[in-house]
Amino acid sequence: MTILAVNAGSSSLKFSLHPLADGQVQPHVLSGNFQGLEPGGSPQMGWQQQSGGKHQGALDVPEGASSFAAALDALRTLLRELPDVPPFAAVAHRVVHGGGEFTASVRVDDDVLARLARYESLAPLHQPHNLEGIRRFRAAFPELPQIACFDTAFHATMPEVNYAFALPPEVTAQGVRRYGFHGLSYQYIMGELLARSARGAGRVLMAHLGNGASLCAAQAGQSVATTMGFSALDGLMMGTRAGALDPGVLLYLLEQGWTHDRLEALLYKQSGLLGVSGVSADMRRLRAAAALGSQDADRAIRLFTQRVVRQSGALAACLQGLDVLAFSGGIGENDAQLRQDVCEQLHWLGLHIDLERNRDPGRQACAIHTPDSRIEVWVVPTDEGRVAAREAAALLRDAPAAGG
Ligand SMILES: Nc1ncnc2c1ncn2[C@@H]1O[C@H](COP(=O)(O)OP(=O)(O)O)[C@@H](O)[C@H]1O
Ligand SMILES: CC(=O)OP(=O)(O)O
Ligand SMILES: [Mg+2]
Repeated sequence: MTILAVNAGSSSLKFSLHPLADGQVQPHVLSGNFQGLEPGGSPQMGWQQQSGGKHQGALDVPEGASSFAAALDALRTLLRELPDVPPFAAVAHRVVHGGGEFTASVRVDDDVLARLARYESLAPLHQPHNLEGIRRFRAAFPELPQIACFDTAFHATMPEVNYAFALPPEVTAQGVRRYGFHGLSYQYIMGELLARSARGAGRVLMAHLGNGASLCAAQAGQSVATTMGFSALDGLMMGTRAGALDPGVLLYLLEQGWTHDRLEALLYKQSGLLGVSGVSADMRRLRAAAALGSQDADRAIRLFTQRVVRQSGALAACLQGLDVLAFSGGIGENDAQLRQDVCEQLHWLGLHIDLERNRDPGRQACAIHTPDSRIEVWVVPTDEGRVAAREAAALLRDAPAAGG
């Protein structure tokens, strides 16, 4: 049997197929990625079987269909047509927002779906895609358990001082608090660090830098603080999101007559690397443009870097010091210059990296600090799908007869 993990991000749909051996989740045998699914993007489809080569190509989007709907349909066709795909035991879905009520993975039924839909406006780039994925898979495979695994769940251990906003109780009572995201990624990175580093159980700062970006401070393997908040807008600068912003800016724009929809588009889709550069939300394109002399691309990259540095200082203070710093996500895993610039600006913490190792850390979790560095620095390729599959396998083991 296998578990299919589905991860609908803000610009991509990733999937991976994980065999189960004695109830334990194995590394994936098939994985793939649909990219460029954001409005105006150029949709691509890529997949590979562990046993075979890579397949890549443009994704056909039928007239009137959304890129996400086309990607889900293409995935269903691929799974039906590929030879040697073992049967599925469950589909594990990444769902970014579980609010205060879902602090652990859960089998999805109509009631769960209805409750999760209430969080759509708190994560409009993600939650609607996540739930759409679940609905389509339920329709295509009604006999399979569909399991929701939450980005917010890993942060359920945060103490109140780090999750509460300084707001009156009547607002807090509505569930207005920091939840935090990228939890499946942090759970994976944490597992890797605990397995590989003697200091993994100490004070750990994890940087998930992808299209969405956040930091998580952990101690004894548990989340203590994070930069994302009530929604996936807070904290670091991102591909199209501004990150932390003085709320006075919103009051000012409201006074100027901006509507809710215009503000939402500004905050989620038109800011961040894209908004500042006017060039692209994609760090690879910005690097290329900056190398050709684009001041705007260079400014966006410098702002992004500075936010990571500044918030790292804040989270290191929450932890009262640091034992391990780990980089992950599309930018954190692949952009050596970003890692170098962040580490140079954090040198005062007693942190030094080996520039050669940093240039080529390989495809496994890899330490890149020098022997005299007081803080370990790691690059950890994340695997949200593996974590989701593990969560689903654990649920199947614990409650095999529950309704799906
Ligand atoms: N070699 C690279 N150098 C710099 N940035 C990269 C590289 N490869 C990927 N990225 C960046 O990673 C980001 C996407 O991260 P990813 O974690 O895959 O996104 P998502 O949030 O959609 O899952 C993009 O900004 C992309 O440009
Ligand atoms: C929560 C979030 O921002 O996710 P992603 O990085 O997939 O956009
Ligand atoms: Mg992501």
